[in-house]
Amino acid sequence: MLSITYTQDAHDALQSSVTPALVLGMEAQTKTRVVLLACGSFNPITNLHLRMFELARDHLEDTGQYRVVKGIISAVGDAYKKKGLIEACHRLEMARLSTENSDWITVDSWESSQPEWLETAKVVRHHYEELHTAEQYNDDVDTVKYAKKRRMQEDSFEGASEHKRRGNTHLMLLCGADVLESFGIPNLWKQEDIAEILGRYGLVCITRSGSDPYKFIHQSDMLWKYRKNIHVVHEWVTNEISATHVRRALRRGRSVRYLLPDSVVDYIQEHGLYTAESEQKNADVVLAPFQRYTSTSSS
Ligand SMILES: Nc1ncnc2c1ncn2[C@@H]1O[C@H](COP(=O)(O)OP(=O)(O)OP(=O)(O)O)[C@@H](O)[C@H]1O
Ligand SMILES: O=C(O)c1ccc[n+]([C@@H]2O[C@H](COP(=O)([O-])O)[C@@H](O)[C@H]2O)c1
Repeated sequence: MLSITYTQDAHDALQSSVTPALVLGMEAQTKTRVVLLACGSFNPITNLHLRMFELARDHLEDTGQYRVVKGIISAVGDAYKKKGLIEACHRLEMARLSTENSDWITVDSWESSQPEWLETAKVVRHHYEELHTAEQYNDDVDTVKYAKKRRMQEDSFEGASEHKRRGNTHLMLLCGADVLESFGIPNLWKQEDIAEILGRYGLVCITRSGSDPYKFIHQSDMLWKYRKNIHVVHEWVTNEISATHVRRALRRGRSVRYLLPDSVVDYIQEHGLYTAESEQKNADVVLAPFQRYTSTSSS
């Protein structure tokens, strides 16, 4: 009969072969890769918009189940017709400037370059398709800088890249609690879109002071049904920076430094953005999601 003796030598050999890189590679193989997509006006982008990504990544990775590989900022197009919404080209440029130093948060112009306003479900669908096309052709889903860093950790583990080829990356919508609560505003979101976003993709929701996402989920049958796909991230360091507040301060000639990245503050000054006049833009126009209902009912 064959007997195997586990000697001290064998133990030492095993220990020395389990390198930190190997452990990281093995972990990478078992975790679900996630891309976070944040949709909004970003009028202008603030430090809190950027913090949302960091908070969401920490939260998801802390569960031990996910590895967040990329963040995408997608700004609404001009056809959204929100009051005070300045041109998408400026909003995008400010978002680009503010993510220059991030190795994982990117800005995508597809949504804002569409002539019509698009429902968020369509934007999510577009990015999901892009993601899986990239995976099919074995392209890196991660940003170049981030992929390089991660690959250095993973490549020492044979099989990690094979795992990537299997198309395991999930796309989740990232938003603040006000957006989750806006799901309850009559005629704003289509019910089937909410079901698609929550049921097929999933949502990461950052708390904002004055909002109670847990209560909101509890009180809505639709949200309760999909509660397992809603990741609520509690932000303990509450900060009420909002784009509305920033625009108001700018109109009044007040400083907004340290609420926005310096490069964005400089860009606003250089281009003379956010005036009393720009705040009146779309003042008499119905927000695009509501126009959809009025035009349907009149046709
Ligand atoms: N302070 C904040 N805490 C958590 N989430 C935030 C915060 N500010 C913005 N967000 C989230 O960022 C996303 C994009 O925000 P968006 O620019 O559309 O709104 P906003 O900053 O609230 O702007 P506005 O004041 O013009 O309504 C949304 O999901 C919003 O909930
Ligand atoms: O898809 C919808 O029906 C829908 C309805 C209302 C708002 N949204 C999106 O939600 C985001 C909210 O932005 P904001 O600035 O109005 O808070 C923005 O990206 C909109 O396109 C989407």
